[in-house]
Amino acid sequence: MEQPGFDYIIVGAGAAGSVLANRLSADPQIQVLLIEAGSKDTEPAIHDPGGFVSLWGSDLDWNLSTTDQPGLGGRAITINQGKVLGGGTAINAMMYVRGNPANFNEWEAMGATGWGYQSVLPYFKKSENFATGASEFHATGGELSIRECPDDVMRSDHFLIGATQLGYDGPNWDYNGARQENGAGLLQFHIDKNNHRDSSASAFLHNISERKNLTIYTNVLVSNVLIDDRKAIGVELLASAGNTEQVFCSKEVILSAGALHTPKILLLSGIGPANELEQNGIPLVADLPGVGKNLQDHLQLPMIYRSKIAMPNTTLLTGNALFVKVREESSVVDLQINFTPSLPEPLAPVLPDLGGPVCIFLPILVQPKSRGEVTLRSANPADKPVVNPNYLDQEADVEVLSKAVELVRKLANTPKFLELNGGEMVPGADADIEAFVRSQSTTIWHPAGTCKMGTDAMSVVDAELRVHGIQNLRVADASVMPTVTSGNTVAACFMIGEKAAEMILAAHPVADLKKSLID
Ligand SMILES: Cc1cc2nc3c(=O)[nH]c(=O)nc-3n(C[C@H](O)[C@H](O)[C@H](O)COP(=O)(O)OP(=O)(O)OC[C@H]3O[C@@H](n4cnc5c(N)ncnc54)[C@H](O)[C@@H]3O)c2cc1C
Repeated sequence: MEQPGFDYIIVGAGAAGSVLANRLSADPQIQVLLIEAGSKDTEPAIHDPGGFVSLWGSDLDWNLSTTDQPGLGGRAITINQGKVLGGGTAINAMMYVRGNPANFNEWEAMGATGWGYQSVLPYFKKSENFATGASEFHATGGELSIRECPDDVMRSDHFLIGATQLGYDGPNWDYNGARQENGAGLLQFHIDKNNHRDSSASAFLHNISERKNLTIYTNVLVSNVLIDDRKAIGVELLASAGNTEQVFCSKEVILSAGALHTPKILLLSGIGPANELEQNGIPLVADLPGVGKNLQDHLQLPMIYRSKIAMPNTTLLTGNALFVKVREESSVVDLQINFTPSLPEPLAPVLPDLGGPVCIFLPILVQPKSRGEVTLRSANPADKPVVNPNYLDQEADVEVLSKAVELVRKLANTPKFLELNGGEMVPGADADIEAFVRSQSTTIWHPAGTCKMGTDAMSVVDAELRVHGIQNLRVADASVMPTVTSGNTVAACFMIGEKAAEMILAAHPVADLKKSLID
């Protein structure tokens, strides 16, 4: 057998994969290979915080579609996913929301030992360089620049003070601070002090280009993990020219290809539900029924108001947010409402003429009860996965978004917001709310949960992110979340990368690495 050239192979240079590549290669003795299916991040629109909408549907986007969704009135919708160095962090809307402390405590209660809020907080802080300064909840000196809404036009007193008039905390409230419920504040973003997007690549990879022990392949698709006697030994590659190659490692393969592609790679490797593998003619390596299951995603539901105050277009999609729990039975924040006081410039090319100044509320269902799945289209690695999120399958999800419409209307009628409110345009006072919810909800691109951590029969990885029953194979990305966080997902993915790196390094002390080289 060919000799391993690398200690670790990381698949996918997105949020988690880039952090891992940086941390694992910090020791020059450790040889790391990072493999990314997309290209280098040289496209200027990546770095311009307003440029990303122009990248959706481009070569830098996997451009996946869901199956027809009965809960969305039969619609199939596009789920953009980054395919470039930086992954989702190169084409996303850059909002930095860690989630609710109770999300992580719930993970722990579900079997993810060591992932409770107090345990994960240091890993959020480890990456962070917070423009406003260090505190119990924030850190400076990390690689990733985090700052509050950088665009003055986007800051909306009408929204933030309006929320306080409904009894919520605000307007200067930090949802990444002590509490994430019942408050409104400015959104935080992964944007640097020079007003450039800080992607996982710009934060964690560009500044270490001199490291000789980190090799990065771009435009190379990993088709499957090579497994010998239930031990991962490397990966098989499909280069853009169509030729296949194998590359080996001595320590571990780590899959960080995101919640829609990591399960695809596992399935193509023979790890997944036995019946699905058989249907696709893939030899079974490990019967893990949970691979690709438990898919969760957040839905957004735009509500548009006519605005009495003409303002310039905003540079980002949104700048303010309110976090609440609207369903009595929910155990944690189930609704985020973003707000922009004028038309976002990045969306101007794709929106119809709205006939004058508008402001936009964006309710987001952040604790969906509906569960879907990712399955294989075929055994061909070049085929896109079949993505069925089963959106709004559960009535509870329709209830949250219906209550969101009521809450937005209350907020729009607070004394402060009435200064701006020129009348509800969408959905409009006479609308059938359930029909509105089902016909207008769309993804906010936060798929998660498809290789969940835990100990039950449907879990795929243990609390150390090791794939059950296979040695030297871990998953570290949005797939491992047992339940999706109550807010935009990228911050938790950076955290997962940080915690995974520490666990991996602890499992393979460098003295061991030296020994294995001598042996
Ligand atoms: C349009 C959009 C807007 C978003 N807005 C926000 C936001 O404002 N705030 C927020 O918190 N979150 C946002 N998100 C979500 C956030 O970006 C993701 O949750 C996060 O990037 C997921 O991180 P990850 O590490 O799981 O995977 P990703 O960042 O998706 O990275 C996975 C990487 O693996 C690569 N890959 C996949 N398959 C293979 C393969 N077979 N071989 C080699 N490489 C492979 C991909 O090309 C990709 O680079 C948005 C996402 C999108 C797409």
